[in-house]
Amino acid sequence: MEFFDKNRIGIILNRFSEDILYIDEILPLTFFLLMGNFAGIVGVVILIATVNASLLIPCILVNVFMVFVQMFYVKIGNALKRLEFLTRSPLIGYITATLDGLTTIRTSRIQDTLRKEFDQHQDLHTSCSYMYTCCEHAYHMMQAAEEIILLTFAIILFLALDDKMTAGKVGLVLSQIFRLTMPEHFFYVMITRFQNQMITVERILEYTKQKQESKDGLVMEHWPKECDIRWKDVSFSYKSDQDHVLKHLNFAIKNKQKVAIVGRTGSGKTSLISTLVRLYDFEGSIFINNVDIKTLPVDFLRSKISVVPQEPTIFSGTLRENIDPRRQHSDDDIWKAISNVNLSLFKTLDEKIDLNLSICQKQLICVCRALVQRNKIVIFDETNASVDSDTEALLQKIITENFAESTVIAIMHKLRYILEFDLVLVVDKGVIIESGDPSSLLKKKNGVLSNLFRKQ
Ligand SMILES: Nc1ncnc2c1ncn2[C@@H]1O[C@H](COP(=O)(O)OP(=O)(O)OP(=O)(O)O)[C@@H](O)[C@H]1O
Repeated sequence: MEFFDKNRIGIILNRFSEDILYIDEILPLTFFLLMGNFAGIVGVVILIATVNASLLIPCILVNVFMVFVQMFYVKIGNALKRLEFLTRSPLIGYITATLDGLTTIRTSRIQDTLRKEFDQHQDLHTSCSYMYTCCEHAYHMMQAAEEIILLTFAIILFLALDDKMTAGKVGLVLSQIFRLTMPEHFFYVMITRFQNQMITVERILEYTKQKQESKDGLVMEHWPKECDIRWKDVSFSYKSDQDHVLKHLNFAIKNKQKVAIVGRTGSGKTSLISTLVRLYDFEGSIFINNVDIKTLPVDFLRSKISVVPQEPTIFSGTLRENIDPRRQHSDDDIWKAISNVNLSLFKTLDEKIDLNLSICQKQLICVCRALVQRNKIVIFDETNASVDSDTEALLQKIITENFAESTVIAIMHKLRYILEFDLVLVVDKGVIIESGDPSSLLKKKNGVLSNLFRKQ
């Protein structure tokens, strides 16, 4: 989960779409062009060398020199281009903000101040842009110098040293020198492009080196027999520099108890549940049926706990794939679960699910998922938050009747059915500030739960 907290979905999608596109299609093409231009340079140099081998020396020297020039040009050119982009954004932002606030500027009579500030932004951008153009021209001058040096050398060689040279061969060498700079230029352009595009490979490789969840631990057969859960001095924060969102929690839930967790938004209810399924590392210990859950493999632990999440997730696929994605249950069990939640929408299990189902219907499919799993620990994370009152009543009936044999933890904001629970935990700022059976908590005069209940 830390990975998803740190990497926004846009960035992840970008890696799996654009970066993969670069690796699959654009990078091979760049490599192909790079090699093509390289072959072009080698071809021209060999052709020149067949006329007079001593021309190889200036060709190689000049090319080595140009490699160094190119190295500087790429670094400086890229940095200047980046600066140009960077200084352009404030300029455009300034224009937009000025246009938006024209009336305020005029009534405050600060046109001159703004003009000066705009000029500063403009000057900065223009100087970067000018520096980039200068850099480009300097590079083109170097290319021209390369041609001139080679031509001078060839002409001196032919005029002063080689009397037997025919006009045709001289013409061939001179024309080929002119043809040398073009593939050279593209070769360097392609090298730069190739280097830039290789960053996509680096970024994808980064994803292969992510910190992995440890899957080590002991798988225990027939575990858990009884589902009593105990939090022992549990503290937790999402980031190392953040205050603890759960603080030294110590409490226990008995086997088959129906527990409601109540509290203001941001009080730490979901975080408390995420410790139970080990979505994050936490301090302290949690025991289920006297086994420290940190000693179990996470997959095994999670397979023993059903979670009906706050936001129902439906996959594009059939009804069967949605309720029983691992194909572990019989058709009868699935139909039984569907009839328990009164979903009369579907005729066969192989019917494709319409992703535009209402939130209520999606929520009921998620409940079906939990029903067929028949786990001994079931968590409802604000499942009743966005459902109508009939569905809310149905969900409550499912908790008390269908999950009678399971330990149920339900996070809830709506307190209409609070009396149906055996235990209520009121959480605030990561600590449990009130706990007990709902009827006695509701009787308390200035109790937190009774106040919340009265307000609702
Ligand atoms: N992924 C996260 N990264 C950093 N902080 C988080 C993250 N998720 C929650 N928090 C913070 O942890 C605290 C507890 O959040 P949590 O979601 O557990 O509260 P909650 O009681 O379940 O709230 P809600 O009722 O709105 O779902 C809040 O201050 C929240 O801002």
